[in-house]
Amino acid sequence: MNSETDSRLGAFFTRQRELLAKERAAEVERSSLLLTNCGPKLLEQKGLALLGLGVVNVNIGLGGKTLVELERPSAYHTSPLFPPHTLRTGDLARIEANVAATAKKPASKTKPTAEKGGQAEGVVYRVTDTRITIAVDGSDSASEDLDLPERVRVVKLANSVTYDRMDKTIDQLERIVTGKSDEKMAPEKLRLVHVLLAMATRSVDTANPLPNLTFFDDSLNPSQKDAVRFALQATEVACIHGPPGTGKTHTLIEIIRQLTSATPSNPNGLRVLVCGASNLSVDNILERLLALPAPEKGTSRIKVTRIGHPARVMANEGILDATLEVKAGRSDQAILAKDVKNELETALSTLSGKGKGKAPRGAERRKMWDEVKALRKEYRQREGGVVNSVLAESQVVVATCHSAGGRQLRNHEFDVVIIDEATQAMEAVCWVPILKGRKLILAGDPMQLPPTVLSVDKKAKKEKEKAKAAKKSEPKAKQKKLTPVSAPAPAAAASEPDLSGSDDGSSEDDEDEEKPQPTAKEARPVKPKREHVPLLRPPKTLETTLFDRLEKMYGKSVKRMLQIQYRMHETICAFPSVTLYGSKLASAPSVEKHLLLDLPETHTDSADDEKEVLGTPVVFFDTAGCEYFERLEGDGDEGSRCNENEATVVKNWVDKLVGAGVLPSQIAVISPYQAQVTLLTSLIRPQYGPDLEIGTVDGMQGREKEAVVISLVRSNETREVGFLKEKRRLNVAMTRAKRHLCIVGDSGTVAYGGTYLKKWLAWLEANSDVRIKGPSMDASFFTALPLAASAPSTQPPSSSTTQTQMDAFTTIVPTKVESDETIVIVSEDSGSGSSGTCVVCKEDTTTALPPVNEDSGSGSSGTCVIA
Ligand SMILES: Nc1ncnc2c1ncn2[C@@H]1O[C@H](COP(=O)(O)OP(=O)(O)OP(=O)(O)O)[C@@H](O)[C@H]1O
Repeated sequence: MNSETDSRLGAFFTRQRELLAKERAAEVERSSLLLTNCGPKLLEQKGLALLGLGVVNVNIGLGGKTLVELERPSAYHTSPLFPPHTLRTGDLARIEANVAATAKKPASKTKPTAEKGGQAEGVVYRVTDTRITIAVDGSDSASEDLDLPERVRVVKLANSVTYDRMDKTIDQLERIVTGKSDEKMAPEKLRLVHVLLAMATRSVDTANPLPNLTFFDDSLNPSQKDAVRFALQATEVACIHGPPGTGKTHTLIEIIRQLTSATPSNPNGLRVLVCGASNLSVDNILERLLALPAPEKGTSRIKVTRIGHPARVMANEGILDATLEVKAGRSDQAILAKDVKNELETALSTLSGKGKGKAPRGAERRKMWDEVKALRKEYRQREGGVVNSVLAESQVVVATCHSAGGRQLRNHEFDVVIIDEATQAMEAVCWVPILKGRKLILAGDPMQLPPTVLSVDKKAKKEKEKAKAAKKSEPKAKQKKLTPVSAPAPAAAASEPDLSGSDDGSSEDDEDEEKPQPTAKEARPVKPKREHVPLLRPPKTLETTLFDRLEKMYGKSVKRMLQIQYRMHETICAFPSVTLYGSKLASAPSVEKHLLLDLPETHTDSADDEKEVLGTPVVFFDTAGCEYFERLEGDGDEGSRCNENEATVVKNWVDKLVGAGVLPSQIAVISPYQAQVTLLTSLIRPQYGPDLEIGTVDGMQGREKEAVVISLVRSNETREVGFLKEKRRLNVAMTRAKRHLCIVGDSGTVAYGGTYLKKWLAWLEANSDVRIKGPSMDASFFTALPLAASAPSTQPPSSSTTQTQMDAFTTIVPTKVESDETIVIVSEDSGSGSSGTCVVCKEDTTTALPPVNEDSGSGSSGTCVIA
């Protein structure tokens, strides 16, 4: 290793550690702030606690863990259903007495001790709508004595276990690359590490394009087949870029089938570790693997084992049979351990007061705990052998990146590691499984949300924004001077791959959207092609994923993009395709024209409804001028925002959709703001129940629905849009809908939120059915009136997203009309009232306006206040 490589590696590891430490501190701070400052009721409202629970069962799980099952007893609750909460499998949680605490009661920061009793810490093991199971590690003496009171609550805690594992992995990685590791690594494993850290270049593997590859699933489209070939022939690493609905999972399943099938040189096929950022992502793959058709004679089903507990057992009971726990329980050797397990469970039930008779106290209790300890040790020993033999037989092991670092996989190695949703996982956690493999396949979409990072350096961000603004305002000549035409590029930059022609845009947010293209004169002279040397750069934030880093390091050659999407109507797909996927995202013929009216359940009473409700792929309810102002929930800038009036519009549209036969289960309502989600839930859930999903944009990533209604929330006089402007969040929001996308928002605020939002609104104005409303109108409806048409121009809107449209958007409000004046917008179209041109006439605010008749067939009119 030369000294430059040394120092780059050093800087990389130091930065990773710094960022992880900051993130850990931010998570602990947030969690202890909440726990200290919020009463239990508020914690429950924030989704961080479940109150008034009772223990229904105590069992023994894998690793001798005590599984405490909790429910809402009917004595305290009218419904057994939990309220909305954020407790998920793998989260750290505390079970504590459900005493009526005062709001500011400080929470204990230290671990509960056996002496304290009444509480225990553990990991959320399983959650359903009515039951939560916490796995308490019996080896942790602090959580050992389950002397729980009758009424308890579960509180989510800061998860330090994840950070411990990431820190350890970074340490291990550093030892490996600096030759200080005791572990003897196979050369291919070491090579993979070197390639990922730019200590060696990727092997050129395009020489063998696998022309004769026979696909298990021949219905794969050409870009999927290309990605499969690409991943199979890569020697060290391959990235698969899957924009929304493009069959990323479909493609990964084919890759897994190819990898695990027998070849003359490998009669057992390869061993694959399939990981994902979340339990949901890995369960999705597991479910698809289990659903594969029975293989042909002479071949057997892929042997798959899931480590950890699936997040969605309800959807597919078969998933449970694939878990290590169930498999280990069924094996012959497991029978030996079963007696010990039964004995353990009986003792624990007695101790927790769930068994026969009263729970023992004092010396008797201590004696019984000693017995439990001994039994647990014996159980673990017997079980260890069973687990190893189940895993050794498995061709595919499925786990989250984090759980791949657990005790069960300690001595297991794999030929290939696949990480799905790699663009949602921090780089450090990806290294947990990577260190177990010889080859890596990453799948994800850098244009969707990155991993959630709490510790975003606000100061640095502000400085960056300032610098950008200053740069923008600099005279052009000065900017040119900084990058002289004839100056030789610095060595590092010269060796970087050219990403300017990237097929998918930049993964940076927003402001760098519209980079001016250099003119022919300004363009740099063509450089002679040099051999590309990848450089390792320390990440700026934890949002920089391994996928992003590899793309920057190796350019387009490290990835293949899937190009046909099977989800969205072509109108819904158009904007993201053009702006984020280099216009390469095409719609499959099966979905390009599909609309709600094609669903068998839908029906309408009138032709107008058919067109306006079921026959429109994109609707935009523009509340500009309505003074539907947002409200800040909580303290200071950190609070979440909601918008009551906007929520009413959303509810009205949902009513309209359901009235037209769309099933609640086919609809999702999403908003970037948690406070709005809570508000919408209180408004919509009582009528439609949990089938109609209401959630944050972040929570909907990876999901799809026939109809999606987005509430943008932001509406204020200062035109602030906050994190709404992040284009990856917007991309996720606008790509969840299959047949119908409805946006409710205030263009008067939102259109000023950065380039990407501006473009989107201009696009909506030109391509969607825009509905606007005036204060004198019935709040349940907006007039169907294209906003573009409200401009004095009589030109029909064009379909491309251009500056002209943005200009048209800004002329929607005629500049001569003064603030607070009322105008009447009258559609001159004699048809449905939704597609004609219109005139704008200034009117006296005191003049009474005739009621609006939407079904008059003579067009529609309404009033609006100019903000
Ligand atoms: N080649 C294909 N032919 C027909 N349908 C396909 C094909 N590939 C994928 N699909 C369909 O497209 C839909 C999306 O596929 P899949 O869930 O694999 O996509 P994804 O990229 O993993 O989705 P997400 O955007 O949620 O990550 C599924 O209904 C799948 O059946």
